[in-house]
Amino acid sequence: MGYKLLIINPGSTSTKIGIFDDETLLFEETLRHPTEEIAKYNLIVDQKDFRKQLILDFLTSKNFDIKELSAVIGRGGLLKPIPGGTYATSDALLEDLRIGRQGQHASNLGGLLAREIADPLGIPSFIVDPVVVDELAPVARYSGLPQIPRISIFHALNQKAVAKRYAKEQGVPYDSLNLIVAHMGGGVSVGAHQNGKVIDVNNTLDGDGPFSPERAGSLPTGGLVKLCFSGQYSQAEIAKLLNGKGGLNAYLGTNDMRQVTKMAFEDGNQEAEHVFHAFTYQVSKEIGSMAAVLSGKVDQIILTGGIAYGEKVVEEIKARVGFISGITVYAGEDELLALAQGGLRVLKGEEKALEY
Ligand SMILES: Nc1ncnc2c1ncn2[C@@H]1O[C@H](COP(=O)(O)OP(=O)(O)O)[C@@H](O)[C@H]1O
Ligand SMILES: CCCC(=O)OP(=O)(O)O
Repeated sequence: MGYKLLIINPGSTSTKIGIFDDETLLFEETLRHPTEEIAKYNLIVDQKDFRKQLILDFLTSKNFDIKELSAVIGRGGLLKPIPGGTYATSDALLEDLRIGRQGQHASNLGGLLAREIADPLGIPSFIVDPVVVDELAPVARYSGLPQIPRISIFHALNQKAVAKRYAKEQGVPYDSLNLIVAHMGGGVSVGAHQNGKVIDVNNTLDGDGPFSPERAGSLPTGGLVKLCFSGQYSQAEIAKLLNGKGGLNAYLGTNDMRQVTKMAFEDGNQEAEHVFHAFTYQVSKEIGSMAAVLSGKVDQIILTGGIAYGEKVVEEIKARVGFISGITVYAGEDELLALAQGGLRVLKGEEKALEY
């Protein structure tokens, strides 16, 4: 009999959960949280108890007895910068998730929920490849202002998972390849993977890289400073403009790329068409810059995340960056499986759990 695992992946508007028997998914569910529910809470950590209850109620409704579990694994959040891998949910790690050591994002809840459910059952809990995985080359940390070094916050879990999947499909080790991975979801991250390390990536949460459905991405700094001191916005309002109300939301009032595609190419909305092209232009430009990071030695470009389901998005990006290398599309994400695999590597003794 294999290990029974509860996997928890909290997102800003949903909590995705899965029950695995080793690598076999027994069932999964996306528990959606309406904006009114989420808006009641000031801090991300305040959402922990209601999300926990929803998870437990759902498992009960499936007649799943949590006493069958061998471990609980959650997505890791805004901890201090750390190398990739599977981490035990130590007290120090939980405290940093609780306070949001590098900020507030729903992924902070993954480790907290995992430990709270696992502890009373006397089983271990882990997080895997949190969003703060930091493998940046020293040269990538320079921004141009010593007070503001560049930092690594991105879709580490899915980026690593699809890069390893590509390597496996080629029958070669991940650390023998140079890959560029573009994750296009609520946020967009483009990472340069050199021999198994993400040596450069745009900070997906904090004003760096292409705009995304909800985020503004890199902005002209002069204009941003003027906006901040215009007296029109509080600090919190500016933060919300950049992360939440930015990107597609700001231009078109929707964070749904399917909707934007329809507006642009079926409804004849010219602004939507321009914004659509600007999106694929910016993602392509970021991919091009990562090709320079890898000195042009790129084995493959991988497009992933929900937006990679969009055929027209993929077509436009391919047209711009196809000269660099071959392009593989793994649309969507398989973060639940990636979390399960990270936990299993430790439970089966193939890796040791890292200490935070
Ligand atoms: N078929 C599709 N074509 C274009 N965009 C899509 C398609 N399916 C989903 N998307 C877009 O993917 C985005 C969400 O991506 P996802 O990876 O699920 O995000 P999250 O970061 O919230 O997990 C949304 O903008 C959604 O409209
Ligand atoms: C916090 C970095 C990862 C990220 O942006 O996730 P979402 O796209 O799911 O918000």
